[in-house]
Amino acid sequence: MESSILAAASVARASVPATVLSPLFSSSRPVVLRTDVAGPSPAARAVRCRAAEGSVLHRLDDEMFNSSEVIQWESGKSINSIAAAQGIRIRRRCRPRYPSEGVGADRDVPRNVLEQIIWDKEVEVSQRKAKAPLQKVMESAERAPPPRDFVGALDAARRRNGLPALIAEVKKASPIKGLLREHFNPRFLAHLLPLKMDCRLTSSANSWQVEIAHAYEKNGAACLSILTDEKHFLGSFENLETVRNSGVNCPLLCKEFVIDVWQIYYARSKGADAVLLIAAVLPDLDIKYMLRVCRSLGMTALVEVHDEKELDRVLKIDGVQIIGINNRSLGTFEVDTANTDMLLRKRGDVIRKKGIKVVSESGLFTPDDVAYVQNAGVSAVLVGESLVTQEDPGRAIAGLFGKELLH
Ligand SMILES: O=P(O)(O)OC[C@@H](O)[C@@H](O)c1c[nH]c2ccccc12
Repeated sequence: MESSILAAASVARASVPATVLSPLFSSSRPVVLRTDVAGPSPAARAVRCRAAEGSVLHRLDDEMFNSSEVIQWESGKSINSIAAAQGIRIRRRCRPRYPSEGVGADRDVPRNVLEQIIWDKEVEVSQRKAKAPLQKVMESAERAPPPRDFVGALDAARRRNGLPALIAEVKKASPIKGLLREHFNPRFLAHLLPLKMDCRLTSSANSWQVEIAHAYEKNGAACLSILTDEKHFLGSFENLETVRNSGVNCPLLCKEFVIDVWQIYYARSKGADAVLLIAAVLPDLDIKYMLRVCRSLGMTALVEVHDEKELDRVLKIDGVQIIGINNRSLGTFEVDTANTDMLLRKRGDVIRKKGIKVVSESGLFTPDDVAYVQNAGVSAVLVGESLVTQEDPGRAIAGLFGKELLH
């Protein structure tokens, strides 16, 4: 009961014995209380969440759990076996309550890069939470300027250009490719509007990232993606905040490995309008809960899948507005743009019927690549490397699409 949400949750009917179901992965998850009163069906008597005034739960409704998920919890299955039952191969290592606990030295070695990233993220988040408790972060999220309409910006850009909308990524490095760009080249300052230069140049560590953000916007990007993972991608929440405060108008996607709702509130408090939720990492129930949190904050959730199994899981979840098909496996880091085409051939009908928009993510370099995923049926593309590695990342946009984009 470490988190303030848990502390805030109260027993629905104090007079009956209740089983408190512990959260799956996220320690900021609601307590789910199940009364032991006999009823006609498990679903009917299943789950009641009650939240004290002012808690996160108070703002979410309480119908998010279905009985089979509750039964899984109750059966005492470990968090990793629940995830494995959904086809998730990424294991959670530990959930240190205090930073000083660290992680168990006797655990297995990570299976792949993504698992290593998630294990590191668990430690990072617990340390950050110790410094900035959820309640505080929620309060500062409330004070943040209102979120911008991420999906609306994508739709408008697509209509304007007759091409998939661009989510342009500010990406300094990746675990496999290493450093993608060290410095900003001041020569392209000349192309930029002389807006808020003071703000854009004060922080030397991330000023080039702010310049690139402005160049992307000026050259027709609909939205921007800002990597915030420090250890493996050399991003930061500071960058996100600096870009937000620098006069950029595009909605911002916080590109983070979200494992805990704390990160969503934190992203909002730094000015994010959207967050990434990775199906390879998050069990269904976490995705549902996080979607609710995003909705309560007015944010968009871009739910990322890489394979058919993940896509099928996500298509069963209500309320998903936008799915990212990652052409790169976060396990092996291999890229194949045919992944977007393959998954849309298989599930395009269901996706269209549900009115879900699709973003093709990663490995897009040429107008042919863009045309290929456009023909496959995507509404938007998410591009980092092929832009950020060019001398003038803003101008590189016209090269990527084969024409200048309107903005
Ligand atoms: O640099 P690329 O190949 O254009 O890819 C961008 C983006 O799709 C990629 O950075 C990405 C997609 N999903 C992620 C999840 C975490 C970190 C990074 C990513």
